[in-house]
Amino acid sequence: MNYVIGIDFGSESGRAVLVDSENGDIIKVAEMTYPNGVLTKSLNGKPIKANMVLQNPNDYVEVLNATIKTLLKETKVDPNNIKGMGVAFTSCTCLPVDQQLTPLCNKEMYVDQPHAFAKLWKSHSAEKEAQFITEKLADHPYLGKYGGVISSEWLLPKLLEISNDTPALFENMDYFLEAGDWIVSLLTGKVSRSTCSAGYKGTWQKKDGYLDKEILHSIHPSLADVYTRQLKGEIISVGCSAGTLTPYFANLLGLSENTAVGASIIDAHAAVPGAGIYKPGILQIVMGTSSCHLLLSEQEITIPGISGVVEDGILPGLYAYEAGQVAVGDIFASFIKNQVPTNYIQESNERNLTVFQLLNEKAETLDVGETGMVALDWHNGNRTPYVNSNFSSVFVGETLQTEAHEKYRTLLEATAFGTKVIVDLFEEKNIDIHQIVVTGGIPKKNPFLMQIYADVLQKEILVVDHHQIPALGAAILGAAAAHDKADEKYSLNSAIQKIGFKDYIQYSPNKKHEKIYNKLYGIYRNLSHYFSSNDDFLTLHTLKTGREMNNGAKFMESIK
Ligand SMILES: Nc1ncnc2c1ncn2[C@@H]1O[C@H](COP(=O)(O)OP(=O)(O)O)[C@@H](O)[C@H]1O
Ligand SMILES: O=C(CO)[C@@H](O)[C@@H](O)COP(=O)(O)O
Repeated sequence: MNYVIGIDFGSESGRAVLVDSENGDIIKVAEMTYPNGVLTKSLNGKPIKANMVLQNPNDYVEVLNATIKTLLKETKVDPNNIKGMGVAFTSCTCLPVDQQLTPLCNKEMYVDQPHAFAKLWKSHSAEKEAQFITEKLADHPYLGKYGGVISSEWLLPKLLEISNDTPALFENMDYFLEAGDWIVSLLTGKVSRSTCSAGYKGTWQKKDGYLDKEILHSIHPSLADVYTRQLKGEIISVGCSAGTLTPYFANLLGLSENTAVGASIIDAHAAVPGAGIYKPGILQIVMGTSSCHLLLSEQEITIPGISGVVEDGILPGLYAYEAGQVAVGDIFASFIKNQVPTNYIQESNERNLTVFQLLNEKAETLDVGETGMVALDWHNGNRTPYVNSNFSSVFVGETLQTEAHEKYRTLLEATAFGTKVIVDLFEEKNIDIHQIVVTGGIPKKNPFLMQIYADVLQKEILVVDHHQIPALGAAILGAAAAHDKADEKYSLNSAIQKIGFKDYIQYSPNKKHEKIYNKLYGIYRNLSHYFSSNDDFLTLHTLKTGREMNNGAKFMESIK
């Protein structure tokens, strides 16, 4: 029997899966929380910059080592039968390293220097740099490929921030790497970057490569040579082999030196192969605290507010789009925490139900439209299409008789309408979406919500009934890497069909609800148009938070 390993590095923990490469059975899962956790306030007792989120990169190697050892110990499989491994990582999580790939934070002189550590994807301390780069790229064709905004989460702003804050460290690093690429480079002993991480987070495009030297120089002279210095490294397509294990790592992990290592992939994107998707036209939604939407297509078009469109970004030979809703589960959690009255909490306790279960039970008794309400799902701003973190929510239709479960249902519907906006953006540009596959923490927990999505979108929804889909996606890349070049006929597509998850729970659209949901969606769109262009409304949020309108918003205003 042959096996592959997939490792999924999340924000707080990492997990490895051992998978039968013949049929995709997940034989064993091993998980571990990062020992040093997520550092948001201080490093070694000293405060760090506002909005900076750090991690100790040694934790990633510890998790890699411990989880793989657990897989081997508990299954007793012959390491020689483990043919490949793949790495999925949250992104853009990145770190500076030296020539030997040692993180700079391991050097005596940098143990207290925050910029020498890994910055987690949600580190937003490079906002000033991101806004500056977005302004500089205002007329550049790449900006449209990234929805009009370069995010503070991405590689260039994070690198420019280091150049601005600690020029000596900027000069001292040999590489600035995505953590997923770092792990793959360590494992194989050669520096590589994947088309996925470089494409979505490093402003790399297959046809024209990186941003050119002149534009980089105009952003900051220190950046002019970054792609031959700090950001150098061979770009390898997702689905290809980055090499085999070095003797050191084979020995450390207890694996064979012949184990192939696939090019890395971003965790959300790994859910596409993990969920068995290899064809265009199937929208994958990873639904949790927020939603990430991924779609394969043969065409490249410009869509406002998308996080990126990248050729070979998820599968070789296809364009892959990423779009997003900044809050989904977060909206429900905040409603339950702040707005559900005590009699609901009491009832849920007495009946041994979660508050979600009680609210669902009550909300399900209502007919479509019976709440008499529509809301905007903008509690944490809007990503696609407006890219504006200053937007906030609106409820219309509330009366003296409105009850909590009616508001809850209205919020569930609002998130479905937010997804419909994204689906419509693609369909209006003739990008086909014939099916929707949902993964992530929410879908299995809330069948009622899934039926609302099917009815609002009037499309079949397939829910993937497993927790480890990104890790399974990574394992698929390991399987494809093991066959890369060895067997011309074995493609990533074959690996997905063989190993990708196949057990779906299906939700079919109820035609009866189409008309009334279209009516409610029309109201949602009208509210969106009105409130996205109403300065007084935006002022409310800026008054409350003291924040200025962000650059993304200014960009979208300028192209209206
Ligand atoms: N039954 C439920 N219905 C809808 N949302 C839920 C339910 N239970 C938990 N959630 C939401 O799921 C979110 C967490 O999703 P999960 O995928 O586990 O996390 P993450 O997005 O951090 O990976 C929380 O925002 C929570 O409010
Ligand atoms: O930014 C992306 C995808 O582009 C993700 O890696 C990021 O949202 C992290 O998600 P998780 O916290 O790993 O669920």
